[in-house]
Amino acid sequence: MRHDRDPLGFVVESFRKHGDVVRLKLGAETTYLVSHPDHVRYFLTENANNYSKPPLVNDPFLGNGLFVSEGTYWRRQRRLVQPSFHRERLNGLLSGMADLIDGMLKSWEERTRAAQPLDVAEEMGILSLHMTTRALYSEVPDAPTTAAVRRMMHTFNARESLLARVLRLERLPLYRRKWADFFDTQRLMRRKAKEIVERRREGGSEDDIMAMLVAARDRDTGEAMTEKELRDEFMNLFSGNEGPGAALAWGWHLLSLHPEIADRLASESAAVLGGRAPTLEDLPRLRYATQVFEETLRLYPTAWKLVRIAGAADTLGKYPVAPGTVIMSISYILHRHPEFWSSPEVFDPDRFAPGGPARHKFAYVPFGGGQHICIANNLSLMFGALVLAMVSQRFRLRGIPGRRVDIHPGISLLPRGGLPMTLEPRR
Ligand code: HEM
Repeated sequence: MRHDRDPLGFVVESFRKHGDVVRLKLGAETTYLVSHPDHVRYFLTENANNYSKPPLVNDPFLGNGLFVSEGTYWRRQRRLVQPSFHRERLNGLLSGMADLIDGMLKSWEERTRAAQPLDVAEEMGILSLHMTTRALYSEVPDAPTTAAVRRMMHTFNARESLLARVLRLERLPLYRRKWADFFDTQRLMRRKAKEIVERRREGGSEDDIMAMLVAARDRDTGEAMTEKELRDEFMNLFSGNEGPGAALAWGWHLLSLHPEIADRLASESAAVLGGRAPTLEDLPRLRYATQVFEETLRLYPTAWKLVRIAGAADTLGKYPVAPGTVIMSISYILHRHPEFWSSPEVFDPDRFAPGGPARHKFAYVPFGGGQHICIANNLSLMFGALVLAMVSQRFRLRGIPGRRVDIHPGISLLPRGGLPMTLEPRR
């Protein structure tokens, strides 16, 4: 099954051969692969209520939170959680983020002395995990927990294979140990959610997302979230931890292929930061770093597909949609669509410069669009720019000569087998 072996290659080829709307039969399901931004706008915004996310409600790990819910429940939860991600709130997270990045850079300095390549994808994954937990509940997991969560994320990503899912390979002895570890870590994180919810409900001085969620009240009913709702939202937000790290890994890969862009980024950091840690005032001046991150998310949108299920019968453009049809839009294709991007394969952060070329809003959807747009989009953009700026002040990252970097399209789009790179201090 080509789709199973190489899901990204399969959809890219289907688009190339058949164009903007392709009808696929994947197992028993009819799936429309949709690659025209007008169609994407239609199912994400114009008739969004007819297109719901695939059912995952009450997944043992996620419970019923923002990622998986729909309808009235989702709407209420989104209203309650949204204020924790307002811009003023994010500003308060900046110095914590800068501390974490600085800690990583110090450890890199020691490790570069050993001149060993570093798995930069893993480093970014860990940093991104720590940024997320710190924003969520003001803590950074210890080393064994960090390692367990990273193993869990790797297992999660490997599971995306349709065949593995259909055969439920996790039941086989060979896989059992890996999956036992996976479920242990899920339970560990759910215990953490319980502990944090209980502590925040008792009160305290923490000023994190969980403290805000405990204090949030529904504007219509005045009700607070129940303990279960709080635990579920904790798990849903926690599960977003990989996104920024995966994008940053691709950023370093692209920069290693384009030293002139890496140098321009380093010059901006030197001019704006001059070797010190960033402050809030610096953020708008790290414009090029933001552009590099945005352009990276164009070429490698880590959340690479948007999937919806049609409720009632409908038409999408001129195509009839039966109830239950799966609508799948691949951001990787949209972001490289030759009708909507000039030289789409070229890494060019100036596309995102102020006053840069106009574009179709739904030809660029790294954070999705419409009502379900990523709640952490601004937080991720801020973090991405800070990491790029702070790291490039201190290091140049180089790929390993002759080593190919392939894409692993799991839950996130990741460099297959990690991303070993060497670090060279910048003088
Ligand atoms: C570069 C980093 C990230 C990318 C590219 C990304 C991408 C996305 C995308 C594409 C969606 C929409 C999915 C859909 O419509 O089917 C989404 C939703 C979501 N993301 Fe992110 N995300 C990132 C970081 C994060 C982080 C760090 C968190 C948590 C702190 C997070 C939490 C969420 C949640 C809760 C939703 C569901 C929103 C809703 O349906 O109301 N994301 N994300």
